Amino acid sequence: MVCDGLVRIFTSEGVEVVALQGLDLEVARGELVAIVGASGSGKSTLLNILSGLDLPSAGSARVAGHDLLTMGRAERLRYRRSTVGFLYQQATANLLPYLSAIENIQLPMVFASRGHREARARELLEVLGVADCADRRLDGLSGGQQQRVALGVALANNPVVLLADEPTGELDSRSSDEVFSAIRRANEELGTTVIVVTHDPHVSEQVTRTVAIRDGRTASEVRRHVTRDTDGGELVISQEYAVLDRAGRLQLPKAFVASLGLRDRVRIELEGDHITVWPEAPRPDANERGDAQ
Ligand SMILES: Nc1ncnc2c1ncn2[C@@H]1O[C@H](COP(=O)(O)OP(=O)(O)OP(=O)(O)O)[C@@H](O)[C@H]1O
Repeated sequence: MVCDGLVRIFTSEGVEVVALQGLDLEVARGELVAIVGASGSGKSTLLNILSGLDLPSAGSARVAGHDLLTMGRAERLRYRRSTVGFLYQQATANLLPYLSAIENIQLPMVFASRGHREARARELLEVLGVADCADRRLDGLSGGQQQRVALGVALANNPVVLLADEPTGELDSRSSDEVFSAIRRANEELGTTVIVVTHDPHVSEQVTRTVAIRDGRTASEVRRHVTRDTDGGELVISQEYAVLDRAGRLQLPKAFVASLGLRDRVRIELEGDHITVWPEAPRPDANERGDAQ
């Protein structure tokens, strides 16, 4: 999945709102990525575009071989039915209350004319840890179980990409863990690429890559990997990266800017294998003070 210079401008009552202003994002097949960002930073706008519901004003977006800007109606319908799955904050958005869990999961397969529906639905319920809920309707399920069945609905047609918008936003921490574990299993066992928008630190701390969006652009990324410490214990290494766009623009993390009181213009210098950044008026002792790099 590649987004390049994605722009989305909304016009409401004559006022233009730039929700995305040149957003670049690449997600490899099989990756699980969390997207974080303040309210209004453009996360839902991005997911709506990726789900094929909304069209960007400029830029390009390709998902699993589909060009989201140029695809016609028939391709868009196929894309929305089979290439992407969507999980909402409210499980009920994916579920019909008068159908059982297993019937709900079979429904998207009916629309896509797929065979072996019951076997596939049972397999999904198993992977998502809710096999015992197969014959229960919505009102017989807990919030976490409802969301896992909703995940089964999103995965029914074996999408390449799962898009999840705050999937644990309405759940207590135990249910939130269960739902996120089910999302991880879908990623690991079914190979589904997952893009999950979240405010939940429980979720963003468990993924190997978290992308932060600020003012409609990807601003920074945190990558995590697990290694062993000298006693053989597990050690999570987390490293923050700023995103460099194709024009060479870099957004410094807010905390770095505030900590050094950077504004308007900074002094930069190439130092062999790294670049140093100083506040505009260099202090005589700047070199000894742990400058931002
Ligand atoms: N249909 C619309 N018409 C006008 N403005 C819109 C529309 N949709 C989004 N916006 C504006 O675009 C900006 C980005 O909104 P978006 O919903 O993508 O942010 P978000 O990061 O998902 O926020 P939240 O975390 O609150 O859901 C906001 O300023 C919002 O007001």
